[in-house]
Amino acid sequence: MAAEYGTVVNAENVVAVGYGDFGTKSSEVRAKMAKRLAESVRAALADADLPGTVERRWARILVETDETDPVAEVIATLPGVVWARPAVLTDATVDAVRDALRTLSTERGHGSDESFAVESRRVGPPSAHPFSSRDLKVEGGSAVQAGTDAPVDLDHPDRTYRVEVRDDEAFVSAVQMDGPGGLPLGTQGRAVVLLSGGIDSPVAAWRMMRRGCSVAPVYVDLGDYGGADHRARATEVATTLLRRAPDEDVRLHVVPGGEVVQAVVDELHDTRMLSLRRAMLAAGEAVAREVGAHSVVTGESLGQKSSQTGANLAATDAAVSLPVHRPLLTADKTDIVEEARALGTFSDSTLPVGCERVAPSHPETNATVEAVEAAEPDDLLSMAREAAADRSVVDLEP
Ligand SMILES: Nc1ncnc2c1ncn2[C@@H]1O[C@H](COP(=O)(O)OP(=O)(O)OP(=O)(O)O)[C@@H](O)[C@H]1O
Repeated sequence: MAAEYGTVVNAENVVAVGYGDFGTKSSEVRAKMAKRLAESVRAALADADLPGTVERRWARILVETDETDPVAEVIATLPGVVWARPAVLTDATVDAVRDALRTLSTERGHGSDESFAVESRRVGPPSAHPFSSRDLKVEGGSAVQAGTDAPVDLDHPDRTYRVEVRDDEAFVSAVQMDGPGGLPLGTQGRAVVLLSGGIDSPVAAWRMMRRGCSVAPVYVDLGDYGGADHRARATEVATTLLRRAPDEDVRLHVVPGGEVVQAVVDELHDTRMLSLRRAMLAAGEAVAREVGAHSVVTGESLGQKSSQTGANLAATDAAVSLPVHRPLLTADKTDIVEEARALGTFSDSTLPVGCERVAPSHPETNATVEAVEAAEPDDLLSMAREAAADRSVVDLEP
């Protein structure tokens, strides 16, 4: 069918990658971030064993490849990517754009009952091209219609074709894969993430990654209160996160926390969970200082558990001097679960381990730092720091 309409002039298969959040920064910072994103793209394609030549051009990253759809899918998982579009690169003429649109609509099986719209963007002074962006929409729309008989719907189209013209080239695409946005990974330093095998902390880790922060995941092995299943789940979610950090050295730091938990259980009651969190933060901070991280991240959210009231979070933070970031502080559980599902880290199996077994029947909900410190064994935080020094570092297989 496609041959009937002629082949696309000078067509090359590409994936065009759009990035957004750093578009407003100075040209120097923008160039640095785009370079970093291009490196991530290159590494992600190598990890996925997909071919592609990556190039930075204008405010885009272009990947020349024969496998446009799988390549775009992989790229759309990376922090900093707003969209990835499989596209044909053709001449910046109305005829070439018409040909490309007609061919794409046929190749992509556009049915006559599917409405569509053509969006267009033309960059450059009016004199640069003998047509306007509106001409591209009108002419492009009629080309799609001629091949498909499909109706135009500019408000709620089933399909959106996109044309972008710059200088003497046009990108024409029929599909867009939305990325997470944010900033390229590695542009915002490194943070330690206290990563349990639960639902929340992987989402918190991802939110930091999405804003460009490299992460060092730390799992505290709870000894008799934990278990192999719990640790395996933490390893699994860390591995899932690592796939979105293709050129980063992400390893799981496993801190042996059995003695710390036992001390908390033996010596404390109402404030147990608070002291356990404080010990975890102290261990996280110790790792952070070793791996050059600027902060410690947790998956806590305000009021989600008794240990997560505003007062209790304040008493927890007093255990460390590095900043503690809680990207989920104001998030609802239903939204966190949805995000975890999209991320691929959600597990609905509940393991009878850890916090459930340590939690007291009447937990403190309105702690003061003084009261928590007074009840806590004097050496608890130093025990946690020593445990951090004894940690093992586990390589993760993507
Ligand atoms: N075994 C662990 N190792 C490392 N960090 C942990 C561990 N258990 C809890 N944390 C950290 O403490 C935070 C609070 O844990 P808690 O179990 O109270 O809450 P949660 O909301 O169920 O979190 P999650 O779903 O991440 O387990 C977690 O989000 C995580 O950052």
